[in-house]
Amino acid sequence: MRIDVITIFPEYLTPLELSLIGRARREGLVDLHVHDLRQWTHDRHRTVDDSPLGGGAGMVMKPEPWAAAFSGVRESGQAALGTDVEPLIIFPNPAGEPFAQSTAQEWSRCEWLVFACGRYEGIDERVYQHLADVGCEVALASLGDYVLNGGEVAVLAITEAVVRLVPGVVGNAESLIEESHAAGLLEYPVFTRPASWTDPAGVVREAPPILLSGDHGKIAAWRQEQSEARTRERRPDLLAPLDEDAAGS
Ligand SMILES: Nc1cc(-c2ccc3cc[nH]c3c2)n[nH]1
Repeated sequence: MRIDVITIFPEYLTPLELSLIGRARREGLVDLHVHDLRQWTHDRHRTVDDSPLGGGAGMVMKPEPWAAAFSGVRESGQAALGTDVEPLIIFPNPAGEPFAQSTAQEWSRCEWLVFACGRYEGIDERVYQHLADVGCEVALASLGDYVLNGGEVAVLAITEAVVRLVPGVVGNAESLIEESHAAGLLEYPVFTRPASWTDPAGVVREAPPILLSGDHGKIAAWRQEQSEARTRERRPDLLAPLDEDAAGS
């Protein structure tokens, strides 16, 4: 998988050099490139924004640098990939489609993702129109109903959620199956040693004895029951589709 990120704050993306994602890059499972949008400006001040037409607070990102950036990244990406494959262009945007585990699973199968990090009050709408008119595949993704100052934090989260699903990135692929949202449920509670722990308040806390039984069938059943109970309690909305399916079967 190739990933390109276009941003005016490239240093915001340095966490992608760390840990699991960093290792995936070093092992060649992911080819990730971060680009400073200002490299596609030509004035002395390397201007990427201007006042909103029609007035209003803040600044809007100018269309020219973005159009040049997409063109440049497309050219370098296709040269590196050795094909005329087109990327999926993803704009983190509070007005976008909610990003969910199902989105991460879909995008983890893409050959090439290009992330565009907006800032200020957003990007001139004509950039989106231009990309659509030249046939680019574009997605607007929201991390949730809250407002960030730009797209970089969203790209960190989306990239981690997507790349960890790329085969070979997570050592134990089985762990991807049982985690929250992977199967439409919240994951079960986990415990480790000591089986009996006296907490700082002097309370003795025992791990569920079933987990020490060695009966893997019963343990699996207990974990499924815990996932369903936890989902019903905390996220009944996740069960609605599953309940409908069950009712219809
Ligand atoms: N889910 C979510 C996305 C954003 C977001 C994404 C891009 C920009 C650019 C300027 N402000 C932004 C905010 N906030 N919340």
